[in-house]
Amino acid sequence: MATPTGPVPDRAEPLPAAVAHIVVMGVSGAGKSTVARAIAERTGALFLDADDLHPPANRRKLGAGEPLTDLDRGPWLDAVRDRMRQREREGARTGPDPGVVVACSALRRAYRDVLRDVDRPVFFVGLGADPELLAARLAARRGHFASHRILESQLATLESLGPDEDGITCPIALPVEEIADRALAALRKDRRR
Ligand SMILES: Nc1ncnc2c1ncn2[C@@H]1O[C@H](COP(=O)(O)OP(=O)(O)O)[C@@H](O)[C@H]1O
Ligand SMILES: O=C(O)[C@H](O)[C@@H](O)[C@H](O)[C@H](O)COP(=O)(O)O
Repeated sequence: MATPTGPVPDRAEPLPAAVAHIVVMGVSGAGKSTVARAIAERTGALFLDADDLHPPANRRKLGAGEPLTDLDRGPWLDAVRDRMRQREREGARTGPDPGVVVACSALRRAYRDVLRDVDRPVFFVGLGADPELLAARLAARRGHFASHRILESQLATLESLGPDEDGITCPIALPVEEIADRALAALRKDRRR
């Protein structure tokens, strides 16, 4: 579930008021949750792991290594978008807030269109696809409900960020803090344009 990242640390790097949401996207094992959490800690934004909003049927499928269909994904993506909208409403009541940093695979452009249907700009941080590194990370990952067997279908489904989509794509071999640095620098540049 969405978890406030706690008091804004001294080194917080608040985002411009007009920027609210960041979605860290990519295939299973790319580092979405790890990178999104790091960005949220640095900006004081709310961290939301889209994996926490899957209904039990989706979790069962992913656990069995069965890829989700568009029908499975529809209500889940709506729930993620609704959580972003809820945050906007909360922000309107309590004053400016730094939005949400979401970890969500958002593999296809059509899925990203659902997440863009909110009141604030959405900046995507794409994590690149490096099949060998991904397989190694998933083999080492413990305690996650999704099976490593979904990787192949995820790679086949992935539509990388288009040039007309707001965002940046980073290589996943970089250290987490370096990816966060690049993402935040690109976001600030983007908002100044
Ligand atoms: N940039 C990185 N460098 C090294 N290891 C990473 C990096 N990003 C993530 N990891 C590790 O890879 C695994 C998968 O990361 P995770 O955040 O769960 O990916 P995702 O949310 O995309 O499925 C975890 O064990 C995590 O600690
Ligand atoms: O952290 C992970 O391993 C992934 O995020 C994984 O849980 C899965 O990819 C999606 O949540 C399912 O949705 P998609 O099939 O649309 O990626």
